[in-house]
Amino acid sequence: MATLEIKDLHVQVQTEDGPKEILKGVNLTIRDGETHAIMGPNGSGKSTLAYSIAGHPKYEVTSGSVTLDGADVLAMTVDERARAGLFLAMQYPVEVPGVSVSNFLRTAKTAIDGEAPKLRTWVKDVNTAMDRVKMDTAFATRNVNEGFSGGEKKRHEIVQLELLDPKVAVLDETDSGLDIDALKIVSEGVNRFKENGDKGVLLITHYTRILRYITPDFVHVFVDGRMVEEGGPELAEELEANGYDRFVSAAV
Ligand SMILES: Nc1ncnc2c1ncn2[C@@H]1O[C@H](COP(=O)(O)OP(=O)(O)OP(=O)(O)O)[C@@H](O)[C@H]1O
Repeated sequence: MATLEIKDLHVQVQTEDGPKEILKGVNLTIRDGETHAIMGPNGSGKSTLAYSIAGHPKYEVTSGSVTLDGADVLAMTVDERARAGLFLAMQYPVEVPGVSVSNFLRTAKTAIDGEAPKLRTWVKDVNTAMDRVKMDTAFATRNVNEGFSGGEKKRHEIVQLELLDPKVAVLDETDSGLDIDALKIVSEGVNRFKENGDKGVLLITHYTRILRYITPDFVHVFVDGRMVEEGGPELAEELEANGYDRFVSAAV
């Protein structure tokens, strides 16, 4: 069971001209089994929300709260957030030179579980997870994301999701740059994660395409640092047809 609750979250970043507020009072509750999609114009603060939940030091929370099953997420270090069950698939997964995929996954799993996974089952689990997203197992010996294509990076995120098995997954534009087959493969990975009905998913996306494979329970429109509308999957179709105009003009 997992409930992620975000209340009146305000976040700023430091710029050359001083602090700039990006999140201006975000409210969102994700209960177990729920998938929430966030859609919004470029620069509205969607990735900032994802990074703030994950604890990126660049984003300074000035007020509001984030709790996971009642525990204060904002008081936790990045590691503690991961151990508590939060997972972030980044819009731009970073390269980690000198660290192989296999070492990275094992280290992450060990850190999250508090003990090293049993070697024999672990190798099998990694191979199965890679196989499911049609990633050649040769990737296990390559350095994390180094020279990976955009789509390979996103598949690798899904491998991590499957192996680390968090309570709540925040997926920031996991669909961007995916070809048609890869989009299906990645969506199937997310749906497998959701399968038992006890996981929360926050899906940040620009396109309704992925929402045809991963059905959201709620769609939120995000404009200028806050949620301005909430609806069901039909809201995504409306956005696709009409764009953000009516929300943007209402927000200014
Ligand atoms: N260090 C910084 N200095 C100035 N502005 C910043 C800084 N970091 C973030 N921003 C601004 O914060 C805003 C929100 O950025 P964010 O990446 O969260 O938007 P987004 O909704 O995810 O956009 P996209 O859909 O294009 O990915 C942008 O206008 C961005 O330029």
